[in-house]
Amino acid sequence: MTGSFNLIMDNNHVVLETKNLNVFYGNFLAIKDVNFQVFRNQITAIIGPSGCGKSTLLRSFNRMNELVPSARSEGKILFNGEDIYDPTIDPVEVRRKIGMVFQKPNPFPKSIYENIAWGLKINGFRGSKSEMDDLVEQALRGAALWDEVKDKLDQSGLSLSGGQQQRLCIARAIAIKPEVILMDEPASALDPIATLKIEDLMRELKENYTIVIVTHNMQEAARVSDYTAMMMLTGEGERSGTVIEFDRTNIIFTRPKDKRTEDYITGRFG
Ligand SMILES: Nc1ncnc2c1ncn2[C@@H]1O[C@H](COP(=O)(O)OP(=O)(O)OP(=O)(O)O)[C@@H](O)[C@H]1O
Repeated sequence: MTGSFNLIMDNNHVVLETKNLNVFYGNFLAIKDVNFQVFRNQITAIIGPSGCGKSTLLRSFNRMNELVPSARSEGKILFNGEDIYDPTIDPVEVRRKIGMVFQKPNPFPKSIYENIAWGLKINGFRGSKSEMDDLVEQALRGAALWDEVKDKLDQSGLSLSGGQQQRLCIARAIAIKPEVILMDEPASALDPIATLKIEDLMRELKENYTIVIVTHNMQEAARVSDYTAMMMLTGEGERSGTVIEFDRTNIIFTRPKDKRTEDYITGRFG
């Protein structure tokens, strides 16, 4: 069964919603008939075994997938009720409102300051140097990095530790004030302490942003997310993935409805 979830949801505002979403790479149907929702100011985790399409789904939310030449999608993705694949919608604008943080921290080979300022400039910032200084500080504070870097803003972003680099990438993402931040395994390259810092930061960020995170780490999904979408291949011998269950995280982790979800989170499955 593929999923359509009539969640009687908590009066939360739906920010993103997929309707019968299929994504292909060439002729290969990577994700099939995905229906689920992302709620405002909540953290939604996407979990599931390797290759079931978690990153494909995540990258669909801000049209990053179409940068892959063979990728094509069917169905709808609504962002605040508007179809992001409508021909009148500018993908650059979608990516401004729905930012992304990747698995491996990828600061630009520029100063810490410029890592933030650059995104603001290409997004049309025309203010003074002191206004820019304020925005850079705000973004670094927002990513819980300011105190660690305020005395070395002109040093290269690449001189920071892995965890700091990832927070710099989060600062870069929030500087342009997106509504949603997509995170593809943001802590998987980090040690446990840096991971906990990123998780604390996510809890702070959800006051102002909506977060969707792909993670392989069940404990992380359980600790940090409010909702969880469980993805799986659709069946025996099938290579297409779909969301098989979507619910509040505490329900997914304590009383999932689908046996496959239970098997996966208890480690009985891949
Ligand atoms: N650029 C691409 N071209 C062709 N096939 C792709 C491409 N990217 C992903 N796929 C295929 O689509 C399917 C889903 O991949 P995806 O990376 O979305 O899964 P995932 O659940 O995020 O995996 P993992 O947990 O291993 O990162 C896989 O079968 C993968 O081989």
